Amino acid sequence: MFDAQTQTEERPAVCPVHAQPDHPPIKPARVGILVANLGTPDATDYWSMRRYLNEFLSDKRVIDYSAWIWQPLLQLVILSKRPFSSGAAYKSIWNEEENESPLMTITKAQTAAIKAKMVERYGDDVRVDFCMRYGNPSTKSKVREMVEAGCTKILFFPLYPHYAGATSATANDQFFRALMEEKWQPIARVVEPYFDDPAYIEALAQSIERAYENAETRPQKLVCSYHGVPERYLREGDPYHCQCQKTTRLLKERLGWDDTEIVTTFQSRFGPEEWLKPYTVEEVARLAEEDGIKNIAVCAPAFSADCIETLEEINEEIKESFEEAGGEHFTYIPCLNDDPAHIDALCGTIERNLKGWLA
Ligand SMILES: C=CC1=C(C)c2cc3[nH]c(cc4nc(cc5[nH]c(cc1n2)c(C)c5CCC(=O)O)C(CCC(=O)O)=C4C)c(C)c3C=C
Ligand SMILES: [Fe+2]
Ligand SMILES: [Fe+2]
Repeated sequence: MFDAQTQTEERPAVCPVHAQPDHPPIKPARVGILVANLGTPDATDYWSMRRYLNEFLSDKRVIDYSAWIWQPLLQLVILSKRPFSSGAAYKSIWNEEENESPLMTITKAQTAAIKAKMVERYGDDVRVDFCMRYGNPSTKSKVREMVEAGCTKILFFPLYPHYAGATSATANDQFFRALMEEKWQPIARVVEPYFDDPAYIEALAQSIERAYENAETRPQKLVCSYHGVPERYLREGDPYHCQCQKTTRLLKERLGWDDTEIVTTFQSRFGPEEWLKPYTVEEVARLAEEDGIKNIAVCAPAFSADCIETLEEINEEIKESFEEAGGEHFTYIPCLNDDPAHIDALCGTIERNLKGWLA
């Protein structure tokens, strides 16, 4: 018979080895919620940038060329120059107070907000933390910590609204690699993409409505700029492009707009291949030059947190492209970051994926 008072005396009946002094301690079973983002350099100097870019750009899910061709080009050409230019770009947006990149600061804030809600609901039965696919804190170190803390189940949540091999899949790969090293492997689930979740669309729509209310004059066009991938990835079966198009359509429907008010574009082209089009940097210039549009707003629905690609590329490079082509008013609408409506949407997605794991 089980009796809390005599719990330790009762255990040997189930497992006699328990009573022995070298038996590993048995911790109360908990559920881990591990959110994951892309990763970011530890600092902006050449070697920190090179380490980060090397890990990122050596990932076959990101760049799928044969290593025989790609590695010499990467090590000898790209990594001799890009750490300087990318380092300068990161420097222009660096969070000097915390000495970290904005992506790190925002991921920490999102995790803290998710944790507060989950702990309020489930108490000590859950543990919430974050990890990065590249750099620190590594996925492996966070899986280890969760197992050490007694997590016998882990829900892994790549913080990308849209599935892409280059983002969600590689984050999941890294999670499964980390599980390979655990003697007592936790039961694992991965969260599905949430590009069409009504709560995510609602949070996006509200952020756009707020920006439009605060704009001096109403923007004539909303540019939804998604991170690009090579066009070939779409032909090879990656659904990223279609999921991005659907987010824009749902957003347009929620806002009650017509096709003339909103456009989907893709940014951050890298290398000589064709990437998903239209390219944001060219489309904003075309809107100004050919369509005579003077006032645009740009949002970035594929990014759950502001980062180099939004704060520097959109709000500096793409803005410049628009203004040089004759554009006058450029409004950047920040990512959802730790906006309460976003945190609610993320927690809703977590709850759906936790079904059956917590009472
Ligand atoms: C070279 C190929 C790249 C592919 C394919 C790619 C896909 C992709 N990336 C994101 C999200 C982010 N990317 C970020 C930075 C970044 N991306 C690439 C290259 C590819 N991305 C590079 C080289 C960099 C580093 C910056 C630079 O040197 O230009 C970031 C920001 C990280 C930060 O620290 O701020 C995010 C986020 C998505 C969503 C995606 C495909 C769907
Ligand atoms: Fe990227
Ligand atoms: Fe498509």
